[in-house]
Amino acid sequence: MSKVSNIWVLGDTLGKIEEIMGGAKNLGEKVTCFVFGSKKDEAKKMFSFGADEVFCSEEDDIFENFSSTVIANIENQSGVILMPNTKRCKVMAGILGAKLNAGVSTEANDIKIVENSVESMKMMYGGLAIATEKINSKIAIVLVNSGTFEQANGNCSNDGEVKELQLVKSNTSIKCINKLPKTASSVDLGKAKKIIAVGRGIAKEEDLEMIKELCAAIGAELGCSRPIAEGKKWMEHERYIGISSVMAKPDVYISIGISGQIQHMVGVKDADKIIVINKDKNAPIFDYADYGIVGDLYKVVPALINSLK
Ligand SMILES: Cc1cc2nc3c(=O)[nH]c(=O)nc-3n(C[C@H](O)[C@H](O)[C@H](O)COP(=O)(O)OP(=O)(O)OC[C@H]3O[C@@H](n4cnc5c(N)ncnc54)[C@H](O)[C@@H]3O)c2cc1C
Repeated sequence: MSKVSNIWVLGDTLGKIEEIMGGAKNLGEKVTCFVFGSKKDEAKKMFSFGADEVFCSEEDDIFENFSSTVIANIENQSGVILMPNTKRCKVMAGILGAKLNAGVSTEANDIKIVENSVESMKMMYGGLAIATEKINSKIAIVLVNSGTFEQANGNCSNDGEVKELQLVKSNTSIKCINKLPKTASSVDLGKAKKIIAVGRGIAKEEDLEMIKELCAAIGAELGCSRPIAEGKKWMEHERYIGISSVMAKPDVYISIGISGQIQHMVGVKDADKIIVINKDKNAPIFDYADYGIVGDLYKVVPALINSLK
């Protein structure tokens, strides 16, 4: 695959930038990282994730308010801006796209450089088809879904000094007046090795306790299907798996009371082993299963917990 001369990596959290770094090196000759709102010594570890150059501003501001600073550092060059596919990054992408006359592609699950153009692949029709978007502008902006790249291992021998960013004030009317810690769990299912996910087969919220017990017994993170998070609101958004939320790559994925609709299953298509518990032997999820138990979860799960004790 050919490479572009410049890859610029930025994001609204350091963890997400690290993930993007896993793919950045394969796409560009020179990888430059922009870190905002973190300490310089935290930003420095981006060298070990493969950055050739790292810029940092410790200023605590809304992510997209750094847009003019980014523009001042990259305009008149050519290359690709990679960002995680988060809400704040989408706002940033809109501003940068308009001001730099750059093509923007969101929700990418794969990126290729083909004859100096950027090709960004994304799922459409709820995961039934893959669309390829080609960006020909001098600067291309691609927002990458979580789980698209293997996380960089942090063993790169690159080193250097983190450069202080000269801030350029953005002409924005939005100011951050207060920040509160997030009350929801900060789980990152995209990085979990073992996931147990539940669906509408669970009848009551309190029954999640038994699933949590099973998670604790095997050291798995708890996940769910969309109706559990968005409909019933029994779990946070970060815990639902599928095309509209988390794309996971666990070693083991155990699905309990989930039917296996394509929008959910694309989120675990890269799982090494899929284990299914469902009372309906015709549930589509069995088509994806490496191992399956046809049975009532209210009998199977307690039996599993007992046998693990
Ligand atoms: C544009 C779009 C995007 C979407 N994005 C997502 C997404 O990202 N993620 C996602 O998850 N969904 C997504 N959906 C929704 C998706 O299509 C399904 O509706 C959803 O995944 C179904 O959730 P479920 O399997 O939990 O529920 P159901 O389809 O209702 O399945 C419940 C399953 O539980 C089994 N069951 C019931 N009782 C028991 C029991 N006692 N023991 C064992 N098994 C039992 C049933 O046999 C059934 O198979 C999206 C839909 C659209 C249209």
